[in-house]
Amino acid sequence: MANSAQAQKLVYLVTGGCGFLGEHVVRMLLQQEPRLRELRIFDLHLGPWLEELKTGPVQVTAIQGDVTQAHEVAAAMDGAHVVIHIAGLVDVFGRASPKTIHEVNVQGTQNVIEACVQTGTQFLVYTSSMEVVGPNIKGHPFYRGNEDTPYEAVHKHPYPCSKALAERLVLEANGRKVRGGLPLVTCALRPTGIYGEGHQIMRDFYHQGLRLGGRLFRAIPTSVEHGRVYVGNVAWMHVLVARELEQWAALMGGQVYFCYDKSPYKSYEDFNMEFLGPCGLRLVGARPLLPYWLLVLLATLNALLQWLLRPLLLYAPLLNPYTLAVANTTFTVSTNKAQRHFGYEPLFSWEDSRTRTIRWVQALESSAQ
Ligand SMILES: NC(=O)c1ccc[n+]([C@@H]2O[C@H](COP(=O)([O-])OP(=O)(O)OC[C@H]3O[C@@H](n4cnc5c(N)ncnc54)[C@H](O)[C@@H]3O)[C@@H](O)[C@H]2O)c1
Ligand SMILES: CC(C)CCC[C@@H](C)[C@H]1CC[C@H]2[C@@H]3[C@H](O)C=C4C[C@@H](O)CC[C@]4(C)[C@H]3CC[C@]12C
Repeated sequence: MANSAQAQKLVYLVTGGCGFLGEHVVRMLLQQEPRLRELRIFDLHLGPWLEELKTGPVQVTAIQGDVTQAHEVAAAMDGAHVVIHIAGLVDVFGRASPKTIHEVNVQGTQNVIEACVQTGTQFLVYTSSMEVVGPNIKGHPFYRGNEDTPYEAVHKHPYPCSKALAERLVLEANGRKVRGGLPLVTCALRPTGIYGEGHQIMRDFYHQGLRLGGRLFRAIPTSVEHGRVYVGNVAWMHVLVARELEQWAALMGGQVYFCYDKSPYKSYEDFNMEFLGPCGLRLVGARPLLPYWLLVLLATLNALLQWLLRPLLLYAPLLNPYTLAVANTTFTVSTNKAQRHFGYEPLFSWEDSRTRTIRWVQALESSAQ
């Protein structure tokens, strides 16, 4: 616990605090950061659940705003000690234009950095992504890699390009002088595929399985492993980094950390079945039902249809050449850097993470009836 001198004095700002990860970070901060005086939640779309948080001992301030608007970011940040910058456009399906993805993810991040400098906010935690590293467009496997594993990071897709650029901006900003003359301390967290309560893609797979009579059809070989991490542990890592950044500025400033926990290494589909299976879905096929070349053809066809239909409607299915390549390339992380640098241990065991996620999917089922 904090002593009384440091109790309830800090102001935190969380951008993207109403998204999937953001909501978990907001709730985790309220539970685990006793020094909080005010928590500002900045998002393009504010969630109604914020209202229930406003009755607690911490002042919760909801700010509807856009990270691409520098003046809105600077106004929200004035007087904040720490900013956790989560807001981003997570789009690998072609819903948004490359320009919009760049504006939100890169220009938005630049605006956050400039606002730190302008307002004197000294600590910046950025939610990056494993996609900053890979999988690369050549489909090279990244097997049990860590932050220092050499890997040829070559991107073409707007989302990983934008996350890589934004991460670089954040790391390069470490040490810049903020208002008042103190140095900015920044670091970046790189989650692998996040899962847990609120995960939209899990929800989509669940509903697709229901539509297909309780079945999903295997598309990816079981041998392709995909790194996954529970949202509660990713949130906990953000809270810990934000808490420890001041004390360990020399060690942590300018660093990147993969987000990890004890979730098992499995293929993307087998991993999803850990939750969807107990909710009544079955994954059909011990091996992919369609040959890989046919999946590539279907993915290419989807991309072509998306392009042709764009003037009329938005066609953005889960399968496209990029998502197929990501799902079909091994990318797993094995590291203890966060433990060494700031004492991170997962807050939720694999069993807890699994149970919580299953309960959430089961609740989807009952709410759909
Ligand atoms: N979901 C994953 O598996 C995953 C993995 C690695 C990294 N990440 C990163 O984590 C972050 C959060 O991802 P998520 O899955 O919670 O996504 P999300 O879409 O659920 O949340 C993003 C939030 O940002 C907000 N936002 C978007 N544009 C904004 C803007 N212009 N101004 C202000 N707010 C804006 C959205 O309204 C939303 O609430 C992103 O930066 C993403 O790149 C996600
Ligand atoms: C072949 C298809 C049937 C399967 C399609 C699955 C596909 C939609 C999934 C597979 C892997 C997923 C990505 C991965 O978990 C990691 C990230 C990083 C994060 O920053 C953003 C989301 C993203 C790209 C996931 C998107 C959905 C993917 C591609």
